[in-house]
Amino acid sequence: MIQASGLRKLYGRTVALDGVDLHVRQGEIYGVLGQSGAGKSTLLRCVNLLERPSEGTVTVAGQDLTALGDRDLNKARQRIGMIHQHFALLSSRTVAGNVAFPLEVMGVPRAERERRVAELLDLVGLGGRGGDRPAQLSGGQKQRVGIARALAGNPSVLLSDEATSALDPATTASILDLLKRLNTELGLTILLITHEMNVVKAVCDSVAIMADGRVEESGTLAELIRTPGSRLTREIFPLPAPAPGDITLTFTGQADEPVISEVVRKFGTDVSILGGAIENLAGARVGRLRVTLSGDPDPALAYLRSLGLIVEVAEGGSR
Ligand SMILES: Nc1ncnc2c1ncn2[C@@H]1O[C@H](COP(=O)(O)OP(=O)(O)OP(=O)(O)O)[C@@H](O)[C@H]1O
Repeated sequence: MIQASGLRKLYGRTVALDGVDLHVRQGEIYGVLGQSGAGKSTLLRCVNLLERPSEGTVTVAGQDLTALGDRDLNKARQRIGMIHQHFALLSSRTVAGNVAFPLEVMGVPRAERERRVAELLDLVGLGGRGGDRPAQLSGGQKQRVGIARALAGNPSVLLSDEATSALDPATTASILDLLKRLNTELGLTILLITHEMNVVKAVCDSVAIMADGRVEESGTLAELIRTPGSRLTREIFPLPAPAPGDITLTFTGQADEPVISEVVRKFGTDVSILGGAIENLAGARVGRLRVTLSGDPDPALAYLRSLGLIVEVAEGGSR
């Protein structure tokens, strides 16, 4: 649905994007994670060409945006919604007036506009609040207005620029639930940028981790979790550096099963647990455990691998 290839963006001597490729599939929630200055906002603004990349191409829904003139670009942008960290609402307009704004720009007749605004406010859980001013709303409600406005043009893609960064944890969770619902019910493809791993863990199907204008790693969460040594896995499950021979087990489908006690029973080995955690990722339970096994661990490790666990043995120990 979104394909960015070889994106570079220079601001004077600053290289904000240094050859970024991004592939977002239709219907997924794709997170771009990175620290301040990594180039996330620049990437997002290049995707709808609010910034023109210095090099590279951006295709959205099969249309090469980098090849379009201003008029066609404005039309293509109506199918790309965007929400912002600080909501970007017009304080002089009512809630309904804010949601109606893009419809006015598109020339939608008044009666249809009013019908559509009411429908959009219902969709985001703000039915009946159309007459309020933004100042009368909480942060979470303001973001709901931002989302309703972004959906006015029936976009196939929603871009989210740190949409939950200004919100408290409970409100963040409710906005992420709403985005997930819109993704499922409307088939909306969502590209979101964030510096919070919790956002990625809660809703993303795929992720790109950015640093210094580059994508360090990308893929579905399931793929990256199963990739030994991935940065995503290390950041979600921080464990101290292993000693030679320490074993790290990553459970994907098996987090609820008693595999450790099974290993103890079957192989008569003692298991010492050095650290670990279980997380819910994209709806599945994933666990990571650092252990040592007594005696020759190889038969037990082969058994764990046969169950589908990812087994990593630190250098210097048995394989
Ligand atoms: N309009 C601009 N003019 C000059 N330099 C810019 C501009 N926008 C971004 N930069 C620079 O490009 C680099 C990437 O910035 P960008 O805002 O994309 O990062 P970010 O990951 O979104 O960080 P943050 O979360 O702090 O916004 C930074 O070095 C930044 O100073």
